Amino acid sequence: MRLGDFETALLSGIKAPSQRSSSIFPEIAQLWHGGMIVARKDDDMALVVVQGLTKVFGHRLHPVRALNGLTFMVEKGEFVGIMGPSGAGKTTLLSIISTIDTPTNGTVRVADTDVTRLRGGRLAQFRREQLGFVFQDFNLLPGLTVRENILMPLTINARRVSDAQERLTEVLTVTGLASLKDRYPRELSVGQQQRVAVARALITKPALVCADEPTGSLDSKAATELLRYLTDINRAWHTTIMMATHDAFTASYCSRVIFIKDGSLFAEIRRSGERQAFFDAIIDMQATIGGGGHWHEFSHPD
Ligand SMILES: Nc1ncnc2c1ncn2[C@@H]1O[C@H](COP(=O)(O)OP(=O)(O)OP(=O)(O)O)[C@@H](O)[C@H]1O
Repeated sequence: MRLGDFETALLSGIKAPSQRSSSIFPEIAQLWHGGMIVARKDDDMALVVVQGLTKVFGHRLHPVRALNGLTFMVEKGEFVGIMGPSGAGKTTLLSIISTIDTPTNGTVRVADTDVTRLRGGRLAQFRREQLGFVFQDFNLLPGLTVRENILMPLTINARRVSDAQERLTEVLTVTGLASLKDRYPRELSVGQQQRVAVARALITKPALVCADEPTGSLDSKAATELLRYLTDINRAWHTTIMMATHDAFTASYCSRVIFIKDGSLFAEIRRSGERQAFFDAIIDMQATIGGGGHWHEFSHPD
């Protein structure tokens, strides 16, 4: 389903008949066509459904509305960039989707589970099994080797590491780290360290990988390399990736970019052809959205 269709249905205030199923996907997948509500068949493609998401920080006298009724969806296998000026709400959005924070209002469904309602053991289990995280600072454990860092989520999961040998080999290969698996983080370049963080995020076969400024600490060569690995992973494994970034060059590797401003959806651009044309469209949108020069400098795609 296209985001435009999805929004049209929601903005026109159409409420689908209440569903017995716990899934809200069928409800969202109703569209108004010539006075009739028509069920869409492609709702099983939705992996992330964000609906009316609002986050207000701070005291009642001085509230900061970081997210303001944000609504969109991400399909399985998409590589989606989240862009917007500084303070637009990108990190807040990814924090709520990845269950690190909770919303003031609204819902987020990931893999048919309302993550905003999960608590305790079920939340911890969902986080471990369905989500992978990559941050700007790689958060590797310095006393563990590359191999041990990558296997860490399985250790926490109390799963037998021997069962994961095949998966370990796969993630080491797809991130280009096979020959470095016995090194310690201090013996790696920053680009290689970030790839270890990606491999660690992938080891549990998560439904969704959330990356917040993953190229933020990398030079342009290491950033390009990381983005190529992420693109390969997305294509080969159909891993759904949501990536917040300031950088048009980084975003040009995505299949779609969602722009937010002041916590609300501003626009989206879908890549349909060459990356250069997509990059140019992203730059144009950055100029349109403004933001008082808070965008980072960006480099030209190769
Ligand atoms: N814990 C918090 N308490 C109060 N305000 C917060 C908190 N976290 C974020 N904010 C505010 O919410 C708004 C959105 O912040 P957020 O970090 O999500 O934006 P962002 O788009 O990721 O920004 P940047 O690109 O600069 O990282 C900002 O105005 C920010 O100051």
